[in-house]
Amino acid sequence: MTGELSPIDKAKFVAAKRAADFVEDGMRVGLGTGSTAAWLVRCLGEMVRDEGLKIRGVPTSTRTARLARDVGIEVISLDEARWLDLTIDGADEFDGDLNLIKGGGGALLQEKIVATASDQMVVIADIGKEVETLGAFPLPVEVIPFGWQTTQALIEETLISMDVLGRSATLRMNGETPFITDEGNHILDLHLNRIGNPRQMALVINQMPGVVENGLFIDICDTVVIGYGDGRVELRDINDGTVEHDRLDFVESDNLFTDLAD
Ligand SMILES: O=C(CO)[C@H](O)[C@H](O)COP(=O)(O)O
Repeated sequence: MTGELSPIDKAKFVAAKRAADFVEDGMRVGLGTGSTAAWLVRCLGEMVRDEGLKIRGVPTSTRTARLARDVGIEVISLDEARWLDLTIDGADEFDGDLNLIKGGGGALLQEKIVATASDQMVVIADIGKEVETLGAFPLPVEVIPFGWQTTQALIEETLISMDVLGRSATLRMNGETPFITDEGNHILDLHLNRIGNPRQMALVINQMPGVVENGLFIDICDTVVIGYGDGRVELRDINDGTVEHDRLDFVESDNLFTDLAD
């Protein structure tokens, strides 16, 4: 089964597998959304099953909640947890300051609430997600459905006044109909190419009526665990500036690969 995985999937897997080491008995853990976070949930499920790890997970989407329950993780709501020890999640882009673009999977609102309510946020990503400047990945913005076209026009006008490179905001679709988030909202994807000042951009966007939240995560992520297709892993911590290198063995994880293929 291992041979059928692409190098990117292997990179995502090793990042997730290494990040699972951050999870300790008794922790309340925020569980991210997306394909990399799904690997993490599977790894944690294996640790619950085989090692008796006791954790309570707060999922950031209905998809993740379903997977977490399927693999045997106890799921609680954020209001039950109130505060989390750790959140582990994927990202669409990260820069040298560990600022992020998230929301490619449409779960940015819950992801930001959960990460912000955590003592520590660990991002797991394949090396392809690292960028010098954020913005090549379209920036997701969650907007309420009421008057979304007016909100879109307001965002576009503001981007023009800010003189940013790309200026179009497109409604995310799910086939023929607009994509609907877990909170019943829409997503506008902002095609910016380059976000010179992500902190300012995040503040400006969130001030607009109709906008619920944007996918820029500024000063939220503490550590990034970067996976490579050959099993190498690099850990960077923004707080103490440490960089650590590791390598993971694919063979020991054959069960997980088999599970995913099933
Ligand atoms: O922000 C997210 C979902 O809203 C994901 O973490 C992000 O899109 C990365 O996804 P993947 O791990 O599948 O590449």
